Amino acid sequence: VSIQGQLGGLGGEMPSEECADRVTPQGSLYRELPHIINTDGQYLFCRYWSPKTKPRALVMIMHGAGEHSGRYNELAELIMNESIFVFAHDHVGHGQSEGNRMVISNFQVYIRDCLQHIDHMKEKYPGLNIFLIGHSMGGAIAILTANERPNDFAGVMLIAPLITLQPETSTPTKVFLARLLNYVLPNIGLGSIDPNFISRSEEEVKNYINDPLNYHGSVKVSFAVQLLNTVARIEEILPKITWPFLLLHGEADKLCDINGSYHMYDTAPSKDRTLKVYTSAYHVLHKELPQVTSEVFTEIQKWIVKRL
Ligand SMILES: O=C1N[C@]2(CO1)C[C@H](C(=O)N1CCC(COc3ccc(F)cc3Cl)CC1)C2
Repeated sequence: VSIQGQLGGLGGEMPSEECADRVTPQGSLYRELPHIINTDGQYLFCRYWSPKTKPRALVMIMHGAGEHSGRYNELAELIMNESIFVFAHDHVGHGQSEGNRMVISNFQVYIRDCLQHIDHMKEKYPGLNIFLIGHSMGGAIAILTANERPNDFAGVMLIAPLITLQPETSTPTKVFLARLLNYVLPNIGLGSIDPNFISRSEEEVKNYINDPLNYHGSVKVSFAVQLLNTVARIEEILPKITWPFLLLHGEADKLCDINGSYHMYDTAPSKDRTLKVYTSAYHVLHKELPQVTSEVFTEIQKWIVKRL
């Protein structure tokens, strides 16, 4: 499956010899993998969880920074078993997609690519409700994607979304310095994500560390500034959100401040909104201690089915 993004004025046809041997960062041939080609001509690896029966809705999963769509297999299969077609892709610079690791020219590229994939799926399955699920940075992508098409989505589920900055790590001085540094040394690292903040489950921390499709390098200044700009964009649009949303956040989350979820719940005028807080839980609720993760899965499953 190879969907050509609308290449402006170039007629849209990639010369066949060029894409015939295009390979993923891991060396696999894109022509043998499900993929889309974004409007910058970058190949994005896709995953599809197709129900055996005729699908009664579509769900797109948006992964977070430094990870990839394969980490959502369990959640996607659970939803697929509700006769729902689940789809995802690895964002630019992530997993099996092209692009320098965790580098983005502008955060809007992530949203643009998601809208391209959504439009393709809507063509294939017209008339079906579409839901979004986003985790962490993927939650920010989901919020901004829904904001661009306020009436297009039946609901948005956010698992520990990036909405606001951690106060201790992002003081106004540090924010100012990051922006200043971005002009002189955009590629220096600010430090990498602490794997111990991912989950209380030792096994899941090990899985995160050992997953070769994850990026474990440092967050570059240029990437951090894109995240800062995104957080500012979200702050601006919260009061305009009217679509249904489900917020799930760990009380002990050290990577994305739970106050961002409280703030969205209090500020967005949506009538259909739910916030569930998981006591003592860390960031990745879908890979937390078994009790938490099973509750989260059930919560998501129920929330979607109720809104089909
Ligand atoms: O299962 C999963 N979850 C993952 C990894 O694997 C967690 C990761 C994810 O998306 N984030 C966690 C890190 C956070 C860093 O944020 C910043 C850093 C510097 C800065 F200056 C300003 C900001 Cl906002 C962004 C959001 C996805």
